[in-house]
Amino acid sequence: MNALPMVVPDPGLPTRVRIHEVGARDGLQNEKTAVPTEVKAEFIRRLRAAGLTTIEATSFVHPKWVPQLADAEELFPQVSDVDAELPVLVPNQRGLDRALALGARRIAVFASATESFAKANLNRTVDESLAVFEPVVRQAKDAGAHVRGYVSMCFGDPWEGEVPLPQVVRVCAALKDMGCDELSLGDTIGVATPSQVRALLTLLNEAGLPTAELGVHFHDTYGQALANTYAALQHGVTTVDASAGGLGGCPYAKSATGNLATEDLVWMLRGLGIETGVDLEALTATSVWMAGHLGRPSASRTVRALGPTTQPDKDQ
Ligand SMILES: CC(C)(COP(=O)([O-])OP(=O)([O-])OC[C@H]1O[C@@H](n2cnc3c(N)ncnc32)[C@H](O)[C@@H]1OP(=O)([O-])[O-])[C@@H](O)C(=O)NCCC(=O)NCCSC(=O)C[C@@](C)(O)CC(=O)[O-]
Repeated sequence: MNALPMVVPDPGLPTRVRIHEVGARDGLQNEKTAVPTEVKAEFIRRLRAAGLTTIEATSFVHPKWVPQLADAEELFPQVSDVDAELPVLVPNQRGLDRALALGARRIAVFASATESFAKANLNRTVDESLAVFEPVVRQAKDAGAHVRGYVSMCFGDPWEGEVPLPQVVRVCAALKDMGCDELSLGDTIGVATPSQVRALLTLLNEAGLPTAELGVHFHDTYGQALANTYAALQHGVTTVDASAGGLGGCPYAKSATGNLATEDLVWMLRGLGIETGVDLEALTATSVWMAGHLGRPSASRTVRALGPTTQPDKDQ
């Protein structure tokens, strides 16, 4: 076990960050092999035991579109006793009905800043998908649910290249106007750099979206996820999405690689003296355990540094 980072608080940064853990959803939706439902449930329990309190559980999407999460109906009841917020993704009315029927109380709709990804991911134009979300968000709110609105491709898009920031602001404002409680700004293919992050956050504030309602969701394709997170923290963001072990990607965006690894995030935040409530050793052990089930080592640098050097096996 390596030495822990020296804690040197930065007075310009928040004192606490809420980690929105996406490993069980964003992480596992992209795995080639289907992970058994019981393993997913155990993964969620271990994440909670490691101190995570917001753990995205699954998606109520069309099972043919994301077969890896086709067991949502089986999984959700197995984890609904876990003492954590358990958001689930819903793409439309059918998804919301399925989620509410099982007692889900945190819903996430997912929009795109670009037409190409809206079509690839939701089979709709941007405006058509927003029209689908409007009654979904209203009904979820009427049912007492908390609603998150994801916006994908906030910085770059594999088909359209660099994304004009006003285009992102328009979609964010539409989701906010519908009643979303928080937004998550997705760098789906991991191309953003810190100055772009700062520019988008500033534009969103100018458009009337407060930083307190904005979360960030970085993929680490070009190794920028931590730098981008740091820029967001400097802007006052306190909700950061991350995926245990750096699992992840999007099946409908081929150049999307893994998410920012939760362990790498916790290592940086711990060194900055920022509270997360996460036990890094327990989380690392969880990712090593999951890597054993997936049959390959974790992508997280921190897991590799702190975890066993040999390939994990399933009995760990
Ligand atoms: C939205 C659809 C369904 C449109 O897909 P579609 O084919 O246009 O669906 P439709 O509305 O035409 O309906 C066709 C059939 O599907 C059924 N159906 C319709 N909806 C559902 C549902 N919810 N659950 C179960 N069944 C459903 C519906 O009932 C109907 O059945 P039929 O009448 O023919 O028997 C499809 O495109 C879809 O499921 N897309 C999901 C894609 C996805 O999950 N992508 C990954 C998540 S996004 C992401 O990872 C990015 C993020 C969030 O992490 C942030 C970032 O990094 O940027």
